[in-house]
Amino acid sequence: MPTPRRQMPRRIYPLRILGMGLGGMVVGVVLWERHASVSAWLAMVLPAFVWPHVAYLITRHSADPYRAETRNLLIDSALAASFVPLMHFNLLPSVLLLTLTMVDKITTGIRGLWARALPAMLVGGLAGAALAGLHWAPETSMRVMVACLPVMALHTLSVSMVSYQLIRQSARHNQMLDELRRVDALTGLFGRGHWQEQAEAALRRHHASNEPACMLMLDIDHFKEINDAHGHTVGDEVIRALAHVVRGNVRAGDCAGRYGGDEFAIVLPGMLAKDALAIAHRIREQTEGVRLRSLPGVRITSSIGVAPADHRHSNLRAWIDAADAALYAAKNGGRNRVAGCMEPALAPAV
Ligand SMILES: Nc1nc2c(ncn2[C@@H]2O[C@H](COP(=O)(O)OP(=O)(O)OP(=O)(O)O)[C@@H](O)[C@H]2O)c(=O)[nH]1
Repeated sequence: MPTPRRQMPRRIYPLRILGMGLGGMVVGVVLWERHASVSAWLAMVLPAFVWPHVAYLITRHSADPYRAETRNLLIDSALAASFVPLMHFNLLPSVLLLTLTMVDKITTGIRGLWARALPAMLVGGLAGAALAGLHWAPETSMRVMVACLPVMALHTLSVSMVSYQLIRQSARHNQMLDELRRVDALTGLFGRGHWQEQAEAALRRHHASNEPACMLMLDIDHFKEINDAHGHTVGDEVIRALAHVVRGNVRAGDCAGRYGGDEFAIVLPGMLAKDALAIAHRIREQTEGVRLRSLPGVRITSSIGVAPADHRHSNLRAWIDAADAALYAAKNGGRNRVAGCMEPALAPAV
C-alpha cells in the first residue's frame, strides 16, 4: 500500500497545476495592463504553466520522491516571489501570492518548511528583480482584483478540503487507537486496561448507591500443558473458544475482559451473588463442552472464582484479590469448579 509520503507528489501535482495556473493568470492580467515585454511574459508562462509538469517528472524519476517534492515546494515559493518584481510590486496580487505560497508550505505539515521557504523567496525575488528591473507601481486595478478572486476562493476551498480530510483521518485513527486500547486482539473481549476502568466504575457505583455487582475470575486449567502438548496456535484457539463461551453468557452491559494469558475477568453490574454463581457454573459447564475444530480430542476445563463487591473493597485491587482468592480456592479444590469468596452465604460452591 502506498504510504502518505509516497503519495505526496501525486497529491500535489493537480494542486500545483491549479495554483500556479491561477497565479499565472493574475500575473498575466498585470502584465497585459502594463504592456509587458516578451521576456516578462516568458518569465510568467514558464513557471506558471510548464513548471508543474517538470516538477512532477522530477519527482517521478527521483530515487527519493519525497525529498524531491520538498525541494519542488521551495522552488514554488521562489517562483511565486519572482512574480512580485515582474508585477512591479502590484500590491494585492503580490501580497496574495506570497501569502498563499507560505500557507502552502505550512499546510504540508513538513517541519520547518515554511522557514526554509523564506530564503528561497528572497532568491526568487532577487532573480525576478534582475530580470524585470526594480519598478514601483503598487496600485491595483479593479480588473486585477477580479483576477485575484478565483485564486483566493479556490485556494481557500482546497486548503479547507485538505484540512477537512486530515481531521477526518485523524478522528478515524484516534477511534482505531481507542478500539485497539479497549479490545484484546486475540479474543475481541475488553483489554485489561479498559476492563479495569469499567470494573472501577462498577465498584464506585456499588459504594455510592449500594448497587450490587459481582466479579468472576476465570482461568483455564492446565493451560500450559495444552500449549506444551499441541503448540501455541492450539493454545490460542482454546483462548478464543473460551472467550466465545464467556461472550455467550454475559449481557450487553456486563464487562468481560481478558485479564492475562489464560485468565478472564468479568464484572456483572447489578447482579446478586447467587445469580453470578449460576452464570459461573454455566460457563464452567459449557467450557467442558468446547470442541476445537483443529483438535476435537482436546478437553478443556476452567476454574472460576466469584466475588461480590462489598464495603471491604475500598479499591479495585481489593475486589480483584477477593475474586483471585476464590479462583485459587477453586484450583486448590481440584480445578474444574466454581468457588465463591469468603462470605458465609457464598461458602465454596462446587
Ligand atoms: N497460546 C497462548 N499461551 C499463552 C498466552 N498467554 C499466556 N500463555 C501461556 O499460558 C500459560 C499459563 O499457564 P498458567 O496459568 O500459569 O498455568 P496452567 O498450566 O494454566 O495451570 P493452572 O492455571 O494452575 O491450572 C503459560 O504457559 C503461558 O506461556 C497466549 O496469548 N497464547
